[in-house]
Amino acid sequence: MTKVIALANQKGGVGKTTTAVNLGIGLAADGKKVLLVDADAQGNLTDSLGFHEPDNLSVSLATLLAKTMLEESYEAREGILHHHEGVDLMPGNIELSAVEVSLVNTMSRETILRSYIDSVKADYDYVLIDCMPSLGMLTINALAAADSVIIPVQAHYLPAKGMTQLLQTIARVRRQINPKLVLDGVLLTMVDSRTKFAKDISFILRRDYGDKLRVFNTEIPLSVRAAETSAKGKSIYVHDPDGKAAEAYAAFTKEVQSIGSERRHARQHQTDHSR
Ligand SMILES: Nc1ncnc2c1ncn2[C@@H]1O[C@H](COP(=O)(O)OP(=O)(O)OP(=O)(O)O)[C@@H](O)[C@H]1O
Repeated sequence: MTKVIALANQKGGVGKTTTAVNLGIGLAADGKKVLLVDADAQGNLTDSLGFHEPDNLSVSLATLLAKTMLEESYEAREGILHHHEGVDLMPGNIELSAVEVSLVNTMSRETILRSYIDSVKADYDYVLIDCMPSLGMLTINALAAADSVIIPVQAHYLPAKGMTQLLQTIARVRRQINPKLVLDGVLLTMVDSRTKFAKDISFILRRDYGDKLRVFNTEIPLSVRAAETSAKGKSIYVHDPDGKAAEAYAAFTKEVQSIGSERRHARQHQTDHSR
């Protein structure tokens, strides 16, 4: 069964796109079929995968969301690009801003992205959605389409108020639109091992949000090599295969897959007990 994961945080620059690339390519290296969806009008995910002029693409996510809204048909794999490290990409660009505005007056406005993803997901084990740095309609659509959410948090800043708002939005989407949505957890990114910010932030998250908020065991280190990957259009595994960031993203990829199997076991256990 396909698992759809949204990478969300309304704060910009926290590592959502870098995580989408390296989790996606990590999963592909483990033999999974992966579609990355660029749901951010900045088109950074598209750019990071080497498609450096996202605004010039003739077909992008905006095109297909517009067709979905108008109930127009499209080819099954229309607009899907392929990256040489083994992942597919539904690119995003500036046209998503206009689509986001028109969503407001559309019927089923929260579930247009879900309809699009439902139409393509059968070909994939994982669909990863890179969200906008906002809690606007496109992020709501991503949460409505997802089975789970990963929240990248940059380890230098206290997530404080923003985290509460994000968790409230996730809870609201779960209550009103998508009851199956679960929170996979918080991924600490850009962790500087010379400071103890990451430990402080883990402590504060656990103190303020308790057990309902898992913090992934893996932390992504601050790494100039990781920062360079987007300009190169490569993953960290190719750009700096022996570095700490590649090791961390590979470990994170395993952790994400193990959460999936833990949940399947828990569900199986529940079913066995209710018989
Ligand atoms: N582990 C890391 N160490 C150092 N720099 C990093 C790391 N991960 C990402 N960066 C850099 O930090 C910046 C922000 O990362 P990224 O684009 O992944 O964040 P984002 O949350 O997707 O941003 P936005 O919300 O604007 O889309 C980028 O310049 C990126 O190259």
